[in-house]
Amino acid sequence: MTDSATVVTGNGPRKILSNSIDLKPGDFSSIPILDLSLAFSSDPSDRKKCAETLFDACTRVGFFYIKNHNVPEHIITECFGAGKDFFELSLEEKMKIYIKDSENFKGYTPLLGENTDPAGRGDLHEGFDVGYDYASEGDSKMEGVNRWPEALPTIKEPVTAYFNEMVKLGKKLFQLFALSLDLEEEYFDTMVSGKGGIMRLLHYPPQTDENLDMTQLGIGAHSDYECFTILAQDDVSALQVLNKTGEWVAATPMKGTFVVNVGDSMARWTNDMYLSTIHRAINRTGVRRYSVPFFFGVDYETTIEVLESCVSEGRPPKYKPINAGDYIKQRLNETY
Ligand SMILES: N=C(N)NCCCC[C@H](N)C(=O)O
Ligand SMILES: O=C(O)CCC(=O)C(=O)O
Ligand SMILES: [Fe+2]
Repeated sequence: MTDSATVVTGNGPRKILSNSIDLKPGDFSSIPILDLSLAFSSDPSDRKKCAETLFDACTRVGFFYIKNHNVPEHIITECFGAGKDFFELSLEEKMKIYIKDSENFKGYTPLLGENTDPAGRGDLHEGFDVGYDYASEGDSKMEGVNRWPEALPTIKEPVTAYFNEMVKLGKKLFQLFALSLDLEEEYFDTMVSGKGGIMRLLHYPPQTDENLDMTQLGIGAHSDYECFTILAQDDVSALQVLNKTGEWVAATPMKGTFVVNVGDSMARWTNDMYLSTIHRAINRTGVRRYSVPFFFGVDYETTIEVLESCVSEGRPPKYKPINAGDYIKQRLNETY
């Protein structure tokens, strides 16, 4: 490997990040913690420092916790409350908004309704998918109205409040990602209105019933599709992350944090310098587990293309430019 070189662009000299000598993909046995108070600092050198920690986390692990994220606790609590209420509805009620009856992947996924299991058994979770609140059906991509359960109108408000908080936080994280990639902090701003976000309420029943196969997964090993995921989990442990030696490292719940992970769209932007790391969830605790991932990406009309700072002689571009909405939709079509 060579030392960091520079290339001159319209914005002045830039590092070619892909010549960095510090890349250690998959070399981790624990998940780092990022203190976001530095990212909210008015001092640019604090923000840069935070971005450097993010660079290490993204190139080595692909997963990190964030603390001091400024999301009010009651918004998180009320969203989990909405999830519990929703999953207590009868199957018949929930199936009225079956996700497969939606053009744009909004609504309810029953137990075993999603499939990442190579053996084809389906995943042992149920979910409820909500996106940006479009007023009407959009085009053939991911745009479309949300589908709320008629029998439980009370969940719309807390779920929407949570969605909006995630958009705020996600935009902040995008700025940190930009800084970490040696781009202007605002590089992604015009591409992230919040419309490219999907949140899911998830419920993993415990896998201790005697009629349940204990090798069954709550969610099979997979990588995420969007730019990054912000995950809120309750205090029940289930999430595991795969390192380069093939060990599953537990992402144990930690109070006051979210777990953030790089998704395949960000891997494409960064020419695989940022790792979209394989993960899975298994709930063998004996109690129900609830989690709320928020998949955040650029707006669906955006072209995702390899960033120039992530290309070098030793790392030619691995991906062709693609339309974000087409890409996400294609990946989701393969999942269901
Ligand atoms: N059933 C499984 N495991 N599906 C694959 C993971 C889901 C990825 C997620 N919906 C995303 O959009 O990234
Ligand atoms: O529930 C979790 O801990 C992880 C969920 C997840 O990986 C996903 O929905 O993509
Ligand atoms: Fe995931």
